Amino acid sequence: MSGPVLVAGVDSSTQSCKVVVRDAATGALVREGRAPHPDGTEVHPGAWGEALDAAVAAAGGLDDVAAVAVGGQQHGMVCLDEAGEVVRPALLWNDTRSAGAARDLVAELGGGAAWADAVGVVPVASITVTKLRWLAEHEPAAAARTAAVCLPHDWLTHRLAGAPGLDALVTDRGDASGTGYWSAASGSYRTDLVERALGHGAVLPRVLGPAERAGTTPGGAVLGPGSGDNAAAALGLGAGPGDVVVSIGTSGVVSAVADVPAADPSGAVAGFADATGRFLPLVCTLNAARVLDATARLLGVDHAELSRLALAAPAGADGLVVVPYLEGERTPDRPDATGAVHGLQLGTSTPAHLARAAVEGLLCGLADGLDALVAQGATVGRVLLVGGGARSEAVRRIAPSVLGVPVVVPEPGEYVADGAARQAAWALSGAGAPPAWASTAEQRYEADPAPSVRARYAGVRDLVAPRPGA
Ligand SMILES: Nc1ncnc2c1ncn2[C@@H]1O[C@H](COP(=O)(O)OP(=O)(O)O)[C@@H](O)[C@H]1O
Ligand SMILES: O=C(CO)[C@@H](O)[C@H](O)COP(=O)(O)O
Repeated sequence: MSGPVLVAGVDSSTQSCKVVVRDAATGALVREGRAPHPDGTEVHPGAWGEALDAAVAAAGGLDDVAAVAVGGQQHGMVCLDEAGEVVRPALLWNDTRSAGAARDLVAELGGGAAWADAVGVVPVASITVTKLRWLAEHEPAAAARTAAVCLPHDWLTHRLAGAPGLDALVTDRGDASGTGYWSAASGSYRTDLVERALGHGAVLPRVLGPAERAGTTPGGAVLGPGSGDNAAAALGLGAGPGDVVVSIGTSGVVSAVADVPAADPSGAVAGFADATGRFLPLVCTLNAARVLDATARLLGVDHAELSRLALAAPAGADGLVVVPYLEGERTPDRPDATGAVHGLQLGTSTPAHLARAAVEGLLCGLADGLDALVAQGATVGRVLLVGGGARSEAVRRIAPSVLGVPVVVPEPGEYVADGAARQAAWALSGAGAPPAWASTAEQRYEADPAPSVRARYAGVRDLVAPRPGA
């Protein structure tokens, strides 16, 4: 008796690799696995390959899987030589060393509006094109050896295909739109911007349509095109127009599925594409779940206790404010900033006040992102809260007051990997739309808006010390 047709989805995210195996027809979870990634903002892609192998093994292998697709952290610069070998470790989305290159590139093209017009994105250090310029300036020999440039998910898809030649590299609209040299609005590469940044041209992955097959694995499984993790999450959640997804992972992300591309000359909103043929205007911060990790470490408690402490303090933490720029910041563009604690008094020097201020600080950054998205025309119907940080009860309960809207928290899950699996099922079926998988249970959180928390944060968010040596 033959069983259900199975598909697999991969989330190769900043901190780990997750694999889900699902029933292609119903979406039912069959099995899953995960493996950690190394720390740091510079990682050899081989480490992602090893983590993928380990996560696949933990998920029971792919031998019985008919199709697989990869969602991955966006923007990372993977440089390959003529032979397809990795030239140097990849610089990740949260590596800020190319901040100066970003400023130079923006000025060279005549400012933010010119970039927003050209590719829908105003480059900051996260965006791939700035990393190419950094490479050309700081490691010219590595830049000269670079024959092809791709992204983390592209490289893993290529590896799953058995690493055929450079000409077989493929990507999708969602991830291509985060490079700074592919325009979601026109659907085409700006190879001149690659040449400007890198000093010469390079092979770039062919951009596939949302359900176009990317080939097969040596074992015969169909490969979906994959996507950036945020586009994959939107697909996994079944987000549609009016839905805003707030993700608290390593990055903090506010994004919305849209029918028209965004082009924000201020650079706050990135004009990305989604994984279904539409668009995904998106705001991203560098500091999200790790702000909770760091605060828990400071207080010597686990996440459950951090959450309990945060909920024990009053809203606004009696004026204590954490500015959470622990990694510098991307939105607003403050690559050289550090975090800060403002408003310390004897009465606010308690673990509960600090826990509350940390949760509120990270949420204030996301609330600013939501405002920016709305200013670009997004409509806010449902706000879906996902990512590792959404497992915190304090985050879930404080989010509606800081964001100023109710939030819906889907059952904790791996929505990026789920989106990739759904895409794999779509590519396998050849249908005009992704399979209609049942949505998961969700919980709704409401609270009175707390504008005073945001006002106090806005008053101090620029009062931060530079990073040493900046
Ligand atoms: N219960 C929790 N409360 C707060 N943070 C959590 C909790 N569980 C996990 N996290 C944090 O979430 C992050 C991982 O989230 P995830 O969305 O998987 O990130 P990424 O996709 O960027 O790798 C880690 O920093 C982890 O410590
Ligand atoms: O840079 C962005 C979006 O532009 C990040 O969202 C990365 O895609 C990493 O995502 P996580 O690992 O935090 O999920």
